[in-house]
Amino acid sequence: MSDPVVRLTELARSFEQGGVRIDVLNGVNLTIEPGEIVALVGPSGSGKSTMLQAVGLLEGGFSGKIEIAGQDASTLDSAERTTLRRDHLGFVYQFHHLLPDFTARENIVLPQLLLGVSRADAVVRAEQLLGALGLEHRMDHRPSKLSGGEQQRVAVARALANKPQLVLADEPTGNLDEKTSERVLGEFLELVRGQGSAALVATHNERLAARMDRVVRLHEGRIE
Ligand SMILES: Nc1ncnc2c1ncn2[C@@H]1O[C@H](COP(=O)(O)OP(=O)(O)OP(=O)(O)O)[C@@H](O)[C@H]1O
Repeated sequence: MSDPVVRLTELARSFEQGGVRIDVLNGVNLTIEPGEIVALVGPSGSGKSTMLQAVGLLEGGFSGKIEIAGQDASTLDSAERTTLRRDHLGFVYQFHHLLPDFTARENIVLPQLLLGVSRADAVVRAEQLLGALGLEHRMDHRPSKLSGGEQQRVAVARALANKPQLVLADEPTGNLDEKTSERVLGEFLELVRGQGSAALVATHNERLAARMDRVVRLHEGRIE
């Protein structure tokens, strides 16, 4: 049997704020199997982003155990964590974070080049993803020339470009109107399912959460 994509054991994180300690995560246990799409819901301030940062190996300061694709993150140095992120993870944020001076196509080609994919293959993959997202007529546009929904579609394509085992998404459609949000999320789920990636998607939106394989809820720093 293959390793879970993510296994969190008693994950905890506190912050000091004006001399007061806030325990944001208080012993989170969660396992995500390959190909499983999990919605992470909880009210504002419940720690969803903090948890995604932990799983994305983007921040230190956590206690407990974080295993990604069978590797215990605490045993890795910073270069090894970067490699693990690059090889196994894809990220989508609420705001697109695309490179402003590059076209939509180039924004999806670049992460593939970093993995050693040939330029020709990277372009084919970028165009296939953009086509699947209905952006075949926007490939040469820079992000500032795209609508919010189009920008988020490009961000989705970029996150999926390297077929990561796990996609981490923090309110990926949070800045879009409801109709666009539903559509972009549907396209995202279809592509993620189609390529067999797992995903952990933080959202406030129960309707969007219900479209995923499993919903987990953060409450008082734990998963209910
Ligand atoms: N670097 C930090 N320093 C101090 N407090 C922090 C820091 N990062 C997060 N927090 C606090 O941790 C709590 C959880 O924040 P987090 O952003 O993880 O919540 P969230 O569930 O993602 O919220 P939202 O849905 O509003 O994005 C908040 O009370 C926040 O103020």
